[in-house]
Amino acid sequence: MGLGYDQLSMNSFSLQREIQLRFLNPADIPDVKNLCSEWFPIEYPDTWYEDITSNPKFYSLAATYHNRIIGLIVAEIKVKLKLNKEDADILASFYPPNVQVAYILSLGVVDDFRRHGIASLLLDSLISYLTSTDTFDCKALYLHVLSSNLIAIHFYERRSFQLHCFLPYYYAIQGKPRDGYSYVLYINDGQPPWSVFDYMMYCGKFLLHLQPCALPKQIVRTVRSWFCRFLTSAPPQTHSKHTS
Ligand SMILES: CC(=O)SCCNC(=O)CCNC(=O)[C@H](O)C(C)(C)COP(=O)(O)OP(=O)(O)OC[C@H]1O[C@@H](n2cnc3c(N)ncnc32)[C@H](O)[C@@H]1OP(=O)(O)O
Repeated sequence: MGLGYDQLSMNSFSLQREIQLRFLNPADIPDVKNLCSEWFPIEYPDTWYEDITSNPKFYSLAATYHNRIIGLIVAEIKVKLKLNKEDADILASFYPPNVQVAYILSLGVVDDFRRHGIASLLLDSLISYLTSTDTFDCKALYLHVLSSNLIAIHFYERRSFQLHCFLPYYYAIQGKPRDGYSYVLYINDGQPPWSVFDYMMYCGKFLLHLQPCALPKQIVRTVRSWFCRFLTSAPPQTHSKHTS
């Protein structure tokens, strides 16, 4: 990009103080196109660029340095009902179909600016937005990544995302099938699908709550209290005295 950043020899802290965050707008399309073709092996149609820079359903945030875009994150919030088949089991099955999830479509930082916390800054802004009171109904943040993109995988794992599933032949890169992974971060008390272990734990807690050992004692106590109540509420009996 020829930003001359390498000559500035700033540390990450000083650099981050010069970074500004702002939302993308349609005037950014040419820059965003260039950056995406630099970062990703996938070609996006023009409508995609128009959508992410103008449709309010996307959270499209840019990090700028001296007014040039040096990083961006694009995410979309959707309802569980609209999840693709391969992502449908991201949340526990007890969530209703209208519960929300967020999907990271892309995250990238210009080469010279990498490893200075710029992607973390962008991701933190997205997470702060998703955990604000307005979006408390959003229970998970997920993404797809090429299985060969070890740097991105390391980045997300370091930020507590967990592997959700392996996606064989998920991408077609220059006509060749390539594997992917999906990763997820549960937010706002979101829960993954329950495992057998979770169900066992739940049953255990339920039984503990019932206190089965105390059951016979409880039954005796209840019967005794009913019996006492019955005796005290019974009408007084009239006794006739017989004198001989
Ligand atoms: C859903 C998707 O968008 S998946 C695609 C992700 N994007 C891309 O692959 C585009 C090309 N790559 C990039 O733009 C960047 O390398 C990103 C977005 C993955 C990371 O951006 P950066 O600004 O460098 O990240 P940031 O500085 O916040 O965090 C650095 C972390 O990334 C990881 N990382 C960055 N570079 C490397 C590297 N060379 N080797 C290993 N880990 C690395 C580490 O976890 C590192 O954390 P650490 O320094 O504490 O060990």
